[in-house]
Amino acid sequence: MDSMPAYGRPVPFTKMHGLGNDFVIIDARGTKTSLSDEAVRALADRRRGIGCDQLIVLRDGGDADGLMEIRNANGSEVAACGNATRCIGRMLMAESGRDSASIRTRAGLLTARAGGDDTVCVNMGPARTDWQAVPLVRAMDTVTLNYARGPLSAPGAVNMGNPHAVFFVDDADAVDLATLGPEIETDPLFPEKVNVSVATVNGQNIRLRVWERGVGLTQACGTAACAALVAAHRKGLTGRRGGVLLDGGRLEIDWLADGTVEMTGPATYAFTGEVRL
Ligand SMILES: N[C@@H](CCC[C@H](N)C(=O)O)C(=O)O
Repeated sequence: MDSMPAYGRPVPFTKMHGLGNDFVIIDARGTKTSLSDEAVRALADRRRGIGCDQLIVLRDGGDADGLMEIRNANGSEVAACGNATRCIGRMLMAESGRDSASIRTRAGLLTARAGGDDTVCVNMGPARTDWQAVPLVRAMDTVTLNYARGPLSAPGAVNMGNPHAVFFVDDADAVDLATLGPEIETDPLFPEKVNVSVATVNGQNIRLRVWERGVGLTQACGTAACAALVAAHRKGLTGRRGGVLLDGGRLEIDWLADGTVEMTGPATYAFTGEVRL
């Protein structure tokens, strides 16, 4: 069983969240700090650690203002996290006093802009829809995957720096996502596993619930919100912009003509503390 390290040097952290999707942020700039999967799991554990959906290690960015290393609660490293990008963007803008920040991730170089109060707008980069980019194990139409699991079928598949399958249903709140999510996440069709969402379209708005790869059910997922709008538009269900209503609140999503996706929503400070690493 993982447990919090009881020794080591004290390292400060900041807890932030985007619509309840929460992050422990460790500022490792100027250090060689690295965290094992076991250490991440211990810190993310809500009973024995600090508790979070993702642990974010902020590193020196080179040509960017900062570099984000993103670790899921299960320790796995991933390339994209929309809600955490807004949080790191807010942190870097507060530091520099500027109203924009550049953030490098494994998925690419992203730009965050201040949107007033606690709101941050991030261009999350291109939505990729080739089956190889999602990725899938075999060629398939990603507008409507030839795939079904229980009551869910024909999802749209999109890569937003990470893989997403979005199932459109009459009532997203009636789906047993706690059971179906982990089954679909680990289906062999998705060689890198997949984030699983259920969506209900209501005019230009989408009600969305998300089972995150490597985490479980979360209050919100920024990249899933981007993927849902893209998948909905490709199916002819919405325009290129709209609101996405997650359990934790609302994000505004705009699939721009250049193929990149803008996401706007809050980035919220929770508390600070120290961990021993
Ligand atoms: N919470 C995130 C997504 C984090 C990564 C995801 N669990 C994955 O494994 O791809 C967001 O806001 O986008």
